[in-house]
Amino acid sequence: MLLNTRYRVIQTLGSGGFGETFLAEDTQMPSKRRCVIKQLKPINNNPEIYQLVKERFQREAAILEELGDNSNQIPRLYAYFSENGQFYLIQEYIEGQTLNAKVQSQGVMSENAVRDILISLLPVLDYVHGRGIVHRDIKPDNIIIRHLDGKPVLIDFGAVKETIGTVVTPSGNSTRSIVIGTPGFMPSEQSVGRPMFASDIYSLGMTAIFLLTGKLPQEIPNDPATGVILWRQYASSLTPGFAMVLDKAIQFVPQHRFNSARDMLIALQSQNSASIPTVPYSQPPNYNQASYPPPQNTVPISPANQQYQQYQQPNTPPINQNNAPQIPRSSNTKGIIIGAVIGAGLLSGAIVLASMLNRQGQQVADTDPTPVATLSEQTPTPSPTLDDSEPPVISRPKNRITPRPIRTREPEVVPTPIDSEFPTDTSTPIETTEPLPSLSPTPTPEITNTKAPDVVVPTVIPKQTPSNPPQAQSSPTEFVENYYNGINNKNLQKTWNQLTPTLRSNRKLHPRGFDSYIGWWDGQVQQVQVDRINLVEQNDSRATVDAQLNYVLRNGKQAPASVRFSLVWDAESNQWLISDAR
Ligand SMILES: Nc1ncnc2c1ncn2[C@@H]1O[C@H](COP(=O)(O)OP(=O)(O)OP(=O)(O)O)[C@@H](O)[C@H]1O
Repeated sequence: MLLNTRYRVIQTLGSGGFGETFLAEDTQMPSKRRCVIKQLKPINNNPEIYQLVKERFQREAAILEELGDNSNQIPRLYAYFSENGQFYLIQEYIEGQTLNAKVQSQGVMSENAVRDILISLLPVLDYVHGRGIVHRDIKPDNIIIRHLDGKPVLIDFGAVKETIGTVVTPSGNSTRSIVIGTPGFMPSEQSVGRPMFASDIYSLGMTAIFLLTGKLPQEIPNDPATGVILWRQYASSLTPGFAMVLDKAIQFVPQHRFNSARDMLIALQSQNSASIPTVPYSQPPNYNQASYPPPQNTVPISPANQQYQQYQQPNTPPINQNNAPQIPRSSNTKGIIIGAVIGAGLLSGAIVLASMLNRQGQQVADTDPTPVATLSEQTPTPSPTLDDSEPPVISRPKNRITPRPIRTREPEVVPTPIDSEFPTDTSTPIETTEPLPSLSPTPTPEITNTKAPDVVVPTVIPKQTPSNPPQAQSSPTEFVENYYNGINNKNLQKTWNQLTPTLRSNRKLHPRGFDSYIGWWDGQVQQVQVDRINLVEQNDSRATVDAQLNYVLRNGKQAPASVRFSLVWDAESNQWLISDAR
């Protein structure tokens, strides 16, 4: 069979909930090089959303292409297309053995071997996160040790599958009906639809534990009192420092894990070499270092280059040359224009944040009150979308670990992950203001900010409203204020819809669309204080508003920012929409 009149299927590699994976040869290449065909079937056959899925598929493919081009530990994307209602990715074939297959055939691995794998993979993960992308399905089946050079290669990024799982809610909104990830390897915040960078750290930690112990997560007991995963009993001869690194990676509360893949790498190397100074886990951020972009902002630099430079920063323990981070395949993309681009993404609050986030992008101050709970039984934020009856994955792996995604009971009616009914992150209580009446031209009275240290109290605002606002239109300043009320209330579907369609589909700002948006506003930002709003100009169709903001990040940092909003009046919905913010 020739697919796309070009790819000849040699054999089936696997088949799962999303379709099948084939080994194939490219008949149009002189070498007839081998490749992998990933065939993905939309889980919903609704023709109305086919086009939508197709567009998202294209966006995801573009990201995969970029990732594969910039790291040689991620398969290259050779092509993508859709045919007969199905979607195809043609990827580089990585000749090698998955970590799961390796453990099955050779038994558990030594500490040194596992450490080497982690040290080789963490820069890749750091790079991926630096692009604002969460892998979502790190596990022994999705890491191939390449025969060619013995390096671990990360396969099977989850976002494409999630895209394929797009469905439409009764209200007509598109949403995702599935949680991507593998039970046991996936932390609880991800299983309730909130994957974050730290979720990948957890999955990598559980993967390492599997390699050391041969135990699947479901086979490892938890301490009923503390929820701590009692894995050490199965790997008793480990170096204490190494075990501590893994313990930190698999903390129940995401903010208690490493702040970044890079921090985990540093910790590993620190305990690995006496010549490298120990780096405390809660290392204060160095704002001069380049940082992860907020998840919704794709920074169009060669991130691997950037990453490489980050590792060369002073104040950072040197990286063992043998374990130097992955140098990108294409080293010709240099332009590091973080300020400009992230500035353009300010709508998502990114400006100052690029420097503020640093590597602590996901850390909340260690005052997190969430009790540690067992992974599988005491998840404090039960998901309305999860199928409780889904059996826990597997007892013991045979050839591979079952990677089935969790499906919802009713794919057509699941809420979007940001619906108010969705559980709020209990670790980061957010106080909110009452939304102001959106059509009132009356200036909002000033309210004293009673902010105490470390306590977020939303500030309410001395505002300047226009002296003669058009009667038919709401006040642009109130619109902006309400926009941030929506953000603070985590009413993110609503605020997302307050962006113009053009802005929403701006890939530089929101590489993964709404996902990127909530990744930032929910994943990174705890609260936005609006200190001042000024109307710069206004006519019937457009308005310009300046806002002085203060971002309170989940990592405990604060970042002031001045943002200029361009608004356009949308007569159809009778409201302002944000067309730009910088
Ligand atoms: N780029 C690749 N190079 C070599 N082998 C690959 C590559 N991608 C996937 N495989 C292998 O193909 C098999 C099927 O993997 P894959 O994860 O793509 O699909 P699956 O697990 O069957 O389904 P699902 O996508 O639902 O998880 C696995 O053994 C995997 O290691």
